[in-house]
Amino acid sequence: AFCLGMMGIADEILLCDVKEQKAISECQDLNDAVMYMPNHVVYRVTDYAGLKDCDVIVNAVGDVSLCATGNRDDELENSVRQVADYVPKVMEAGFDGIFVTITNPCDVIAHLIAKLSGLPRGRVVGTGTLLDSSRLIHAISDQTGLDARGFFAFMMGEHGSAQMVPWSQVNFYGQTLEQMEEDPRFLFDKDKVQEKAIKGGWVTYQGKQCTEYGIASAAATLVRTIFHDEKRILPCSVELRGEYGEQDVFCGVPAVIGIHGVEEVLEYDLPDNEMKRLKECIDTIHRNIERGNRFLP
Ligand SMILES: NC(=O)c1ccc[n+]([C@@H]2O[C@H](COP(=O)([O-])OP(=O)(O)OC[C@H]3O[C@@H](n4cnc5c(N)ncnc54)[C@H](O)[C@@H]3O)[C@@H](O)[C@H]2O)c1
Repeated sequence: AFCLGMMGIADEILLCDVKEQKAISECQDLNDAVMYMPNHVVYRVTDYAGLKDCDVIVNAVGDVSLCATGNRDDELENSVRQVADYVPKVMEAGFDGIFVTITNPCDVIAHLIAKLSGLPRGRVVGTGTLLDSSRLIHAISDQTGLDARGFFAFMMGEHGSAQMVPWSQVNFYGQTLEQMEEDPRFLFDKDKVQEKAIKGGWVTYQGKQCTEYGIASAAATLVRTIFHDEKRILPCSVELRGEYGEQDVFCGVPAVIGIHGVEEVLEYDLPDNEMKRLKECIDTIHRNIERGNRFLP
């Protein structure tokens, strides 16, 4: 909510939390910052029904302390129960916008919201590997000493420990890593860089028991991309319907994002070893969807 205001993305932001006082207190704190935001923003507290006219709902319900174990899947039961409780209420009230969801396990919850809401394909999108991709590009930039904006790179698969880097697609201003291998800055240990991207969240979590700036910036960017109909390609958790030979699953892959939400899913021609790894990630998500179904009322 802070990023949406500070980045000038939204002018009316409604806060809804099962802990009413928390919403009231956050609302006060956010309103105290409006004076210093680029545009006038109205922050208000609402109930579930009050969300019905939103263009976008950013779903962030959960209990982040449950993943203190170092495994986002430990949030599965609670996240499924909370989402299953409130999404029908929002839909009954008449919500007809787009869900952007961050709640972990992200791909499983995006899949669940799509099922529960019955919204058309594309109107539910998870941040998925958007945050992890930022971690990856930062790690590559750190390794090579070159500015992050020169790299094209992204994470694919589960927003979790099974995610992977499709190294065949990574390039530095159009030059593949193979073409750059004469340059010692590009001879880095790929496994280590991938590990940094996967484990970055835990470094943050360790000292503050949550992650905030990265995910908030990623989710707000996703909302801005929708509001401005940017048709920007972002790696995020989208429904696969035949892409990568998969059905009935959400997974982090690059997709075109615009005013209708997910407007196109990009299918990369991956080499066999990367496709195999992606399939393993997707199998993990399928298994977690099955596990999650057990907690549905
Ligand atoms: N996808 C990502 O990259 C990413 C990054 C960071 C955090 N997360 C996830 O986002 C979620 C939120 O993280 P956080 O740090 O804000 O957690 P948090 O525990 O600090 O806050 C969660 C909030 O959700 C509220 N809530 C729970 N159930 C609710 C319900 N049914 N209706 C309304 N509100 C409800 C709680 O009262 C609480 O205020 C967690 O699942 C976390 O793992 C995902």
